[in-house]
Amino acid sequence: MGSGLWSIEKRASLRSDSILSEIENVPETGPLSIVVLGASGDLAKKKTFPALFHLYRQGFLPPDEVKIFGYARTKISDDELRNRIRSYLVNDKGASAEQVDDVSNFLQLIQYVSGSYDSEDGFRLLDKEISVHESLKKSVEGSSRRLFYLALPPSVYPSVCRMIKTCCMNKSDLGGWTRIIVEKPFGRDLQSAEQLSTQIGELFDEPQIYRIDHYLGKELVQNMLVLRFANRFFLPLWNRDNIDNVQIVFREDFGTEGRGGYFDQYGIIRDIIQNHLLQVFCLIAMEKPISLKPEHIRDEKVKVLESVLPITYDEVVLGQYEGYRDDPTVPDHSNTPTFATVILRIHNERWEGVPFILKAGKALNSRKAEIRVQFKDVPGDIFKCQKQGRNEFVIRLQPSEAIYMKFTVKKPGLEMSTVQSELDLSYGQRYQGVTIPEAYERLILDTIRGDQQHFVRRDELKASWEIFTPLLHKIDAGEFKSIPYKPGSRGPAEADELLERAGYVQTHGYIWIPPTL
Ligand SMILES: NC(=O)C1=CN([C@@H]2O[C@H](COP(=O)(O)OP(=O)(O)OC[C@H]3O[C@@H](n4cnc5c(N)ncnc54)[C@H](OP(=O)(O)O)[C@@H]3O)[C@@H](O)[C@H]2O)C=CC1
Ligand SMILES: O=C1O[C@H](COP(=O)(O)O)[C@@H](O)[C@H](O)[C@H]1O
Repeated sequence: MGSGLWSIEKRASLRSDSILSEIENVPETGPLSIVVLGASGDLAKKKTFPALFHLYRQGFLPPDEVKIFGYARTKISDDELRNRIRSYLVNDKGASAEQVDDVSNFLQLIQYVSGSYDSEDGFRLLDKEISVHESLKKSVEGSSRRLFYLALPPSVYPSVCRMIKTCCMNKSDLGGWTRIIVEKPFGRDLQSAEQLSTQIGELFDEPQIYRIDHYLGKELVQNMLVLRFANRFFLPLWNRDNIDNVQIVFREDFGTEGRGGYFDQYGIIRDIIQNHLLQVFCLIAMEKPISLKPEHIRDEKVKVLESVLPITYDEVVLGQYEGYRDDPTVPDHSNTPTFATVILRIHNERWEGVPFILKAGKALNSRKAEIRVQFKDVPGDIFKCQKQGRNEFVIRLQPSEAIYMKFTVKKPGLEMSTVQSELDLSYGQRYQGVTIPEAYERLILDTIRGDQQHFVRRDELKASWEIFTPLLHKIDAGEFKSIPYKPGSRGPAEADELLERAGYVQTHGYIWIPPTL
């Protein structure tokens, strides 16, 4: 293998061999049933089944142990479900013969069961089919593992969880397990999230519940703790003495695209900021955990969330792109924000006075998610560096994962002048040949392994809703207006003004030249 060239290894077992894992991962064998509830839906076909396929291809879902069940109300056959999924697994045109074979073999693992979400008949049938699979695999009693993925609207979570608990639990106490993965949005505000947590908590213990936030499965989000706590560089700099402001930005260059009906009930804060960006925020701002044990990490996340001050309304800008209401499923007078900039401030020794600017928008001029840490000016500047711009440490989550530092150097040549340059770790160049796993792929594997590090704990969820609920209620009551912006723009100009007021200094004249491969 040449330098910098890695390859994906096939794994024969589900054991985690990560050096970072502090969980005792005892290799498990025996039948594994993965049930995708809402199998007829958008998430299932676009994300869940493709993630399962990638795990299968890498040897994580051995066919002699695994069966995948799709469950939904729609009356379709096994083959109809398989045909719906097929084109999302590989690109038909570019697929090799091996990939085509893999797709066919994978699809044969899938069985569809139709039933409702609130009556026992369908779930009893599902349980029967799972039991057939388990007995075919000649399992010893109790070794069976049952994973339920709720790719469903949250309105049906309570009844579905009740049905699983009543009809479909792993039948023995001799080992094995039953786990459920629940998707966001987990509630609409503090009260509804707590109510949902209580309903599900009455049925399942916290170690059985995996609240998925797919941003926690992204490569560079998973890298955050390593960057911060395994590098001496950052330890002394990561505080209010050196850092001026932090931006966590999510931009999409398309609108709500057929999901307007769903989106209008939630808006960009509930869709992106309260969950995805806030999880990233935790990893940037939290203190060092005692160890990498999931509970130690999650304890620190809760602490920093609880240190966030109430949001000040003059540090919020909301926007809605023109044309959003043309979607027939969106009410004509909707005020739902499709863009928001919200500043969070942390009341603790490390971060007092440092604005954390969370920004998310749909139908903007680019698709990007990044973290931008901007450092303070150099005191007593003798080079006039401040004209060049400040040091920045940027982590680009997508597209094209990269970590780079913008800093000032002498401009090459005879003159003594300065210029902004960069230390650039572009993954496409540094890790050629590496396929970065999809977020859902990692997180489903974590669930099978029983590792909750990258999942949201109940108290974490509560603390996150506590931060945003007063603002959300104000928006819901029509007391906070969304400013219109042009699709394909940067969003409302007021958001850039807020950024400037918060202390962000834009670098002028710096041009990044992509590394050539
Ligand atoms: N789509 C995406 O990109 C993302 C989705 N999510 C979350 O994942 C979950 C599923 O999303 P998605 O697949 O887009 O949702 P869908 O609207 O596609 O719903 C999934 C399935 O649920 C059933 N369903 C839909 N509406 C209802 C209802 N009102 N009552 C009962 N059953 C219903 C339908 O199956 P049937 O009628 O056959 O039973 C449908 O195929 C949601 O919680 C969503 O917020 C999270 C991140 C991204
Ligand atoms: O959860 C969601 O995320 C997607 C964006 O995910 P990404 O991995 O492509 O960044 C967003 O489009 C969707 O509105 C939201 O529900």
